[in-house]
Amino acid sequence: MTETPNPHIIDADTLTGEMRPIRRTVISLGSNLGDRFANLQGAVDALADTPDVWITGVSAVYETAPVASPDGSEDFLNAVVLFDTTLSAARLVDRVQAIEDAYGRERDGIVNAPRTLDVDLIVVGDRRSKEDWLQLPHPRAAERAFVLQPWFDLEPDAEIPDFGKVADLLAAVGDQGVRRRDDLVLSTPS
Ligand SMILES: Nc1ncnc2c1ncn2[C@@H]1O[C@H](COP(=O)(O)OP(=O)(O)OP(=O)(O)O)[C@@H](O)[C@H]1O
Ligand SMILES: Nc1nc2c(c(=O)[nH]1)N=C(CO)CN2
Repeated sequence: MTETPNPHIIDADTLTGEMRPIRRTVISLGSNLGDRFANLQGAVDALADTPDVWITGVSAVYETAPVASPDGSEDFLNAVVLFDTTLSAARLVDRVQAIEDAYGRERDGIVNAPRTLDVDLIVVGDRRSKEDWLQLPHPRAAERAFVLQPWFDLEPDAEIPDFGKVADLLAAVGDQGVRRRDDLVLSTPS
């Protein structure tokens, strides 16, 4: 059997024993602790350095009020990255957590605590999962302007499987006060 990152997790893809499909993937980046912009840029660079990941789009950066975070939390910088990948969803979870760890992410158990870097998988092709360790599409993305707005800028026709068109979801939730920071532009490594 093909090795998986965690021997207790058998990804559905792993069992096929076939060539993996290329999946269009959308991730959300967020930071509200430390050098927020440097943390987002570091995440983009780390993704670009990941074998079998090909970045196709990096959004504008948005300044966003913390949603459902502890009192006193600072504003976030948020952005969205699109990439194609042949990595399994299990490997992607491991990879994004390793990137968070590399940027000093602490896991203290407090829900939505301030964090140097948060990397969420929003959509991985048409992969669906309702496991605790992997929920796809991300169950809260459809209600978060800090995900929908930067994604809409990149892909006005995008859809979240089972939830609907990003444009319609954004119209429903409103912009929630997210503010585009045109002074902060993430670079895409070539
Ligand atoms: N779509 C997903 N993307 C990233 N992690 C996920 C996903 N679905 C489930 N997880 C699991 O969630 C855990 C990480 O949760 P984390 O504390 O980063 O959540 P959060 O980003 O604070 O909250 P939210 O999920 O509301 O954005 C990991 O254990 C990971 O396995
Ligand atoms: N504005 C904003 N609020 C949040 C964010 C985030 O990235 N941006 N992430 C959260 C948990 O992932 C909870 N709340």
